[in-house]
Amino acid sequence: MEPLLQAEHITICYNGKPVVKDVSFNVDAGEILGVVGESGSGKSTIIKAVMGLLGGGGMVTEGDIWYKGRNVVDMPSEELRKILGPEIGMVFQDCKAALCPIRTVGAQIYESISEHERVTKKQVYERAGEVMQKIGLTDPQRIMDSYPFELSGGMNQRVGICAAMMMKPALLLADEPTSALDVTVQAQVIREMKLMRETYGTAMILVTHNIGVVKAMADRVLVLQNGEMRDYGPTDCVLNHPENAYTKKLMDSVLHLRRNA
Ligand SMILES: Nc1ncnc2c1ncn2[C@@H]1O[C@H](COP(=O)(O)OP(=O)(O)OP(=O)(O)O)[C@@H](O)[C@H]1O
Repeated sequence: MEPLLQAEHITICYNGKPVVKDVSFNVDAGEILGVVGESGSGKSTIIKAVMGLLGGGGMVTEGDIWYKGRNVVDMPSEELRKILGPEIGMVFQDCKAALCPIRTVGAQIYESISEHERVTKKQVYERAGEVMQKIGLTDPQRIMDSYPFELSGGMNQRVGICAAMMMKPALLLADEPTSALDVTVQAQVIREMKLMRETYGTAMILVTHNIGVVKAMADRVLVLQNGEMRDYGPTDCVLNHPENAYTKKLMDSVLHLRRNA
C-alpha cells in the first residue's frame, strides 16, 4: 500500500542555508511517526514544510513531499489551503496562543470549519460535542461558549486537539503538543491523542523533545541532528536498541536525566 505521506530526500533552506539535509521518511495511514532531536535540529521545519508554510526565506530546495500522491512542495497555495484542515490537521504547543482572545472557542471553531464546508453553527456544535465526548470532555456547550482565557492551558490543548479532529483529517501534525503541560495533563493528552488515532484512524507526525512521549505513542521514530537524519525505524528498535552513535547519546542523556531527577 502506498504511504499516506512520503518525504523523499528533502533539503530545506532558510535564506539559502540548509537546515534540513537529505531527509526521507514515510507515514502510513494510521501510523504515528515521532520526530526527535536536539533544539534547532530541524523538527519544526519539517512540519512546516509538510504544511507548505515555511514562510519568507524558507524553501524546499531538493526532494519532494508526496501526500496521497500529490506533491506538496510545488502545490499552489490555494490548493494547499483546501487540504489544510480537512486532510492535514495541526496541533501546536500552545493552542491558546493560536486562538483569538476576544472570541469564543465555538465561534472560532465554526469559522475554521465553515471555510471548508457548508455547515450551520448547530451542526458544528453537535460535531464538537461528539468529538469532545469521545475524550471525556463532558460539557461541550460550556466549552464552546467559553473564551480561551476562561479555560486552563490543558483544557485549551484538549480543545485544540478536538477542533483539529472535527474535520477528521487523515494526517495530524503535532508540534510539541504536550510540552507546555504538567505531567498529569500530559499523560491525559497522550491518551486522548491515541484514542483519536484508534477512533478515526488518523496518522500523526509528532514532534517532541520528550522521548517518553515518543515511546508512549510512536510506531516509528526519526532522529535528527543538525538537520541530518541519524536514525529512522520502528520505535522499539531505534530507542531501546540504538545502533547509531547519536541516538545512543540521546538515550544516555535521557537515562542520565532520570537518574539525577
Ligand atoms: N524562519 C526562519 N528563518 C531563518 N532560520 C530559521 C527559521 N526558522 C528556523 N530557522 C533555523 O532552522 C534551524 C531548524 O529550526 P527548527 O525550528 O526546525 O528546529 P527544531 O528542531 O524544531 O528546534 P526546537 O526543538 O528548538 O523547536 C535552526 O537553526 C533555526 O534557527
